[in-house]
Amino acid sequence: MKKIAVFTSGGDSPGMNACVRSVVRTAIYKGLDVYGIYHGYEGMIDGNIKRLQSGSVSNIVQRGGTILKSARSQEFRTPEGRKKAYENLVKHGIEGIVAIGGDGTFTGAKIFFEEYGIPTVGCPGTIDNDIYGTDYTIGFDTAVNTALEAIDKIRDTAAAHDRIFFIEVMGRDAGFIAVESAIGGGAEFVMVPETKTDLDAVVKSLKNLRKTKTSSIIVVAEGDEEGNAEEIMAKVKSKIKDNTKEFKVTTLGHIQRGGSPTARDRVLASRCGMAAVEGLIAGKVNCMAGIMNQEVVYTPFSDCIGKTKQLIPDQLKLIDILSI
Ligand SMILES: Nc1ncnc2c1ncn2[C@@H]1O[C@H](COP(=O)(O)OP(=O)(O)O)[C@@H](O)[C@H]1O
Ligand SMILES: O=P(O)(O)OC[C@H]1O[C@](O)(COP(=O)(O)O)[C@@H](O)[C@@H]1O
Repeated sequence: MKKIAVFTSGGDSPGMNACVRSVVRTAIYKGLDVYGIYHGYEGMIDGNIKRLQSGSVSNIVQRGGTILKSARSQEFRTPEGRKKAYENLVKHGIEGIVAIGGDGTFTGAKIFFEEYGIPTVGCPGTIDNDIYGTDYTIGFDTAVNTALEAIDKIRDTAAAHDRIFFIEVMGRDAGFIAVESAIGGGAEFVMVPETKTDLDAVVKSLKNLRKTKTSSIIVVAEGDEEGNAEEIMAKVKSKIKDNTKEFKVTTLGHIQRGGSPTARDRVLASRCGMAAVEGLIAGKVNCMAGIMNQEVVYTPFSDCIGKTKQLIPDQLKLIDILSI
């Protein structure tokens, strides 16, 4: 293998740049030519592909977002789009790809490999942490720390005004950000898509808590089956029938996806990037380079996509116990 390419795709996440830097420098160190594909699969289809040098990734290890840009490409979901992408890769002589993204990105890469045989090794780039085959995904730690900083600030107001705050964090299908920010932020409750939210039990506990506490924080993952934080707040408010309390909602939104990556994310991203290039050179295909128990693990895309990463049960119990 002489020429490889790297791209970022799906939602951007803090640490993607550190991963790109690691892929580029590892490839050069190993004697490979390396290309950047801009705007994810969209750039593969449009031929937005440029040679990268070591200097191309200078001064980015600390930066959020992604210098390669990201996109969600509808065209790559079609056979015609993937054909154009293949032709562009052939034009540049690219023999292997590092795809930094989430399960959607890996689904696309798997289909592409089955159709055209260009090997891809993935790196887990999403703040949601919902990828099987790695203990943590690139960007998760930063997102949790950003959410925590916000929760700490909201807590000041909640306490000063004796309010009940519903704080919505990201997580369309997964509650990892919600659970860790609820533990770190000292929340009374967490609501996540993985477990059934019992609003009657929440109302009962809120009434009980009133004996010992004057304010409460409830962290809601955006994908909870009872709705978003605004909807859940309305349901709880109508059940609790307490006009003496003020209920407030804060949606943290995209601030969780930006900012300078934490040390953990930079190290994870750099390790995954190096492992992905080494994997490609060693002949690995259709798999993701992740870190489990401190070791590099290559997990087939079919498992990354098909298997569900479970929340840590202890963590949910912890929120319950520590909220008394
Ligand atoms: N079934 C699929 N077939 C082909 N390409 C896909 C498929 N699913 C996802 N992709 C490609 O991967 C991109 C990223 O997926 P998306 O779900 O948006 O983000 P993530 O990779 O973070 O999960 C999509 O915009 C699309 O181009
Ligand atoms: O910015 P967008 O495209 O609306 O995406 C929002 C979504 O991106 C995420 O941050 C990460 O999603 P992906 O894993 O698909 O990248 C989700 O938590 C959130 O629902």
